[in-house]
Amino acid sequence: MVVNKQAEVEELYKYNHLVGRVENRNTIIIPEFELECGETLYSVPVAYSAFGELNEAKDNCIVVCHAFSGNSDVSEWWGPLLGSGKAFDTDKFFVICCNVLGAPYGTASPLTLDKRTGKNYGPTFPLTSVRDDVRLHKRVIVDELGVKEIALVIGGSMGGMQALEWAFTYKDIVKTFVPMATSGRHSAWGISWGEMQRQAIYGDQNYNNGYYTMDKKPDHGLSTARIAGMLTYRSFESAHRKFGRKTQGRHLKRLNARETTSEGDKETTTKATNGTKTNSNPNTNPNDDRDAPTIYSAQGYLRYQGEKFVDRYDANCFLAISKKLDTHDLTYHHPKFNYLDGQEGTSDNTTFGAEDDEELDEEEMYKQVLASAQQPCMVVGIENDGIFSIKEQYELAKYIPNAKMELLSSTEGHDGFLLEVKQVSRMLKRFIRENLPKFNSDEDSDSSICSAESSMSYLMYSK
Ligand SMILES: CC(=O)SCCNC(=O)CCNC(=O)[C@H](O)C(C)(C)COP(=O)(O)OP(=O)(O)OC[C@H]1O[C@@H](n2cnc3c(N)ncnc32)[C@H](O)[C@@H]1OP(=O)(O)O
Ligand SMILES: N[C@@H](CCO)C(=O)O
Repeated sequence: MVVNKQAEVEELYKYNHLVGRVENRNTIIIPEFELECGETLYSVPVAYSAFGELNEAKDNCIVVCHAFSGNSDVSEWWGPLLGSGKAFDTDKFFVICCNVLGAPYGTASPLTLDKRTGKNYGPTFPLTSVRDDVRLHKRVIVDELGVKEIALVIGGSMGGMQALEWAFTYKDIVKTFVPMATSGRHSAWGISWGEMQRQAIYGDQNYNNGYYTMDKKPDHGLSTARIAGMLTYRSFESAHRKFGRKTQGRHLKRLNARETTSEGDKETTTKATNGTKTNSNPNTNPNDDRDAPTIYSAQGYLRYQGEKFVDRYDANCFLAISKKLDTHDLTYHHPKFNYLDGQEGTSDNTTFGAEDDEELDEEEMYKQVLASAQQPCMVVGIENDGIFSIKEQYELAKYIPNAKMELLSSTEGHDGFLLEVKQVSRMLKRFIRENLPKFNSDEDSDSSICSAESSMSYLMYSK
């Protein structure tokens, strides 16, 4: 059992200006952890947030996995799903979420102290995979906190990648799983958008190969990266509905109030009326509309989202998470890759249907891997998801033997899994009631869920 000293935790966080943003957080330090890339991390903090109580059998655990820029505090971003009588019913379940490697919210990342150098890792933080996160989180949840069975593992986007990795790596421990708006292997399209976002950071004049200082960060690059991300997280329809061809006005007052300027040759930090924070002297280029008095609302929104993100994220952390997504590929669970050799994981006797010497293409291996998880699964897809295509969701549901497909109806696009909480709640309650009967109580009757569903518009596909 790992025993943390508060002073050691604080020491590891001493260069992390963002970790304090997550209040509801605990930390366990794992002394040593070998990554898939071959590097070993020492004194690895893992931040987690837990709700509800672990029962005597230690089998009432729900693992919730967060998305790209999320943190372990589920109540911050899936609050309506969490609590007494909610989908993640804390009267029945012990709900836990761990922060991923590379994120700035408490688990080891570029902002963590590297004890070998006495500085934070910065750009030297090694490449981590989704699989690394799951193996590390298993150390915390199962080995340290004593959970014996995971009743449900769920997540959207990168959280969905983790949910899949959990289900395929720990088949004996994970009883059911719900991947949402995600993929079993990060697509060429996803990798491409990630590359675009990374290039925005690399191109920032303050980036300095990742060795930037906190008073001169690549904010513009990070903001641009987030703006590009937002375009994949939302949709044509939602932009049209919310902004249309409106010009900025509604937010003028608030943005003006945040404006700070200094004069003369000094560097200026301006949150201008159009929602743009610049780190340069006022521009004189007539083609540069950053300080223009009137811009379109859609522009203002994106600029604001970029600024908001810069306040709560770090560029090296962004790069670490972005590269992590690219590594995701369940195909590597195929025995042909001997992936689990020497690593933690549940070896199983799954028949993969191919002779050892048989030549298999990647598609076939991927399908065979998907076919190897027998646990009940609900794949949740969003039709107009701009980053994780609906086709990928149907593919997961088709080849995972005990999976059903649910469509989340949202005009928002990918972020629908975070925004459409009522629908998500209904789907989850039903899935839990049908697949985890030992946790049912009288209140979970068909009629209570069905009446709540009567106004719901989602389709269901099952094999
Ligand atoms: C520790 C932390 O802080 S982590 C924060 C939690 N985040 C996570 O866990 C990651 C997952 N969450 C997310 O990605 C997001 O929070 C989401 C998807 C759930 C919701 O996104 P939001 O940005 O809150 O919602 P939305 O897209 O509606 O944008 C609303 C904001 O844009 C502003 N806005 C709307 N239109 C405009 C416009 N035309 N011009 C400028 N600003 C605008 C709104 O005033 C609002 O501002 P606020 O965030 O200061 O209240
Ligand atoms: N809005 C989500 C999108 C990624 O799924 C996030 O920032 O984490």
